[in-house]
Amino acid sequence: MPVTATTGILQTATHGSGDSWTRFAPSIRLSTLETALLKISGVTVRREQTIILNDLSLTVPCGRHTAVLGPNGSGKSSLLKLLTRDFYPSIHADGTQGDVLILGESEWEVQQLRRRMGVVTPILDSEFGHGRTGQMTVRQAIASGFTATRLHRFGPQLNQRMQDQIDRAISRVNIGDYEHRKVMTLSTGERRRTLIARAIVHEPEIFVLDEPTSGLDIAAKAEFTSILADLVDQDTMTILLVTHHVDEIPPAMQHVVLLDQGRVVFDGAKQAALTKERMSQLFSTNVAINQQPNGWYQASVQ
Ligand SMILES: Nc1ncnc2c1ncn2[C@@H]1O[C@H](COP(=O)(O)OP(=O)(O)OP(=O)(O)O)[C@@H](O)[C@H]1O
Repeated sequence: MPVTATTGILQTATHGSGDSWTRFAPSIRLSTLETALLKISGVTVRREQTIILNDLSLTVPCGRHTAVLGPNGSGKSSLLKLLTRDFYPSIHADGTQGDVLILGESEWEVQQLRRRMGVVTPILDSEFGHGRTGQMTVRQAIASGFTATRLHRFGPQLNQRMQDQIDRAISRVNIGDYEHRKVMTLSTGERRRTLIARAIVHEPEIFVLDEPTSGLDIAAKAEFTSILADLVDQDTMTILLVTHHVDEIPPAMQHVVLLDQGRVVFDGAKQAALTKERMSQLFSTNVAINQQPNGWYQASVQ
């Protein structure tokens, strides 16, 4: 029986890169230019008898914004959890484990890694909506992004530069009106924008969003996707967006990975991914796809 590893140190990868990718933003840090943001090779993740990710391989180069699209239960969140070190690969029957390299490294001190990322996930959203975490003011919650902590008292001593960065993050997502309110008193849309500010305040190399518009009404969703599109346009970090909605993928996000049953079934240009045939097959229904003149896509079930 294969053993499931939930913690541990992964092997150092030995294979070469050979990746093909499209572009680097000029502002992406030079230290990361020749390194893949994420390189997963032959990774399976099991929980009890369920195979969540199935011998999955995927490379995401630095600087290539990528949307990960797939139906419910296809393994999208689990894929991100490999990146955030919430999941580790299970051991295969032959004793091998596959590799997960993040920014070229297989071994990370988790907190250190998280400081190089900004993350917006449903778990974080729920934590910031309740309990002691939700008692923080918007400004304190954003400050907690510097240390990837979830409580203000474990947060950093703020110097003037950090205060300026907080101001800049607040202004980028336009939440100045309620920066002194407790996070738990915010609406879902306001809280989600606060989480974006927290995720980008320390100007990370990687920004990961998992289903960021869930629970938002039409107006809040439109505002959110517009903020996301601006961040993609500004190109200061590599953005990984997990979603099941094609209408959330900003025009400038040109690369799409399709997941189905724990496997990558497509990894390439958005235009080739978002076709009627591929989407119908992926979602097991008859899907119509339209691309708007402004570059956004829409999907509907026929
Ligand atoms: N900790 C866990 N224990 C057992 N099964 C799990 C666990 N985490 C995920 N799974 C299962 O793995 C599969 C993939 O889950 P995952 O959340 O990654 O999918 P997803 O594509 O993000 O789904 P959704 O779009 O519905 O959020 C699902 O069948 C889920 O029930």
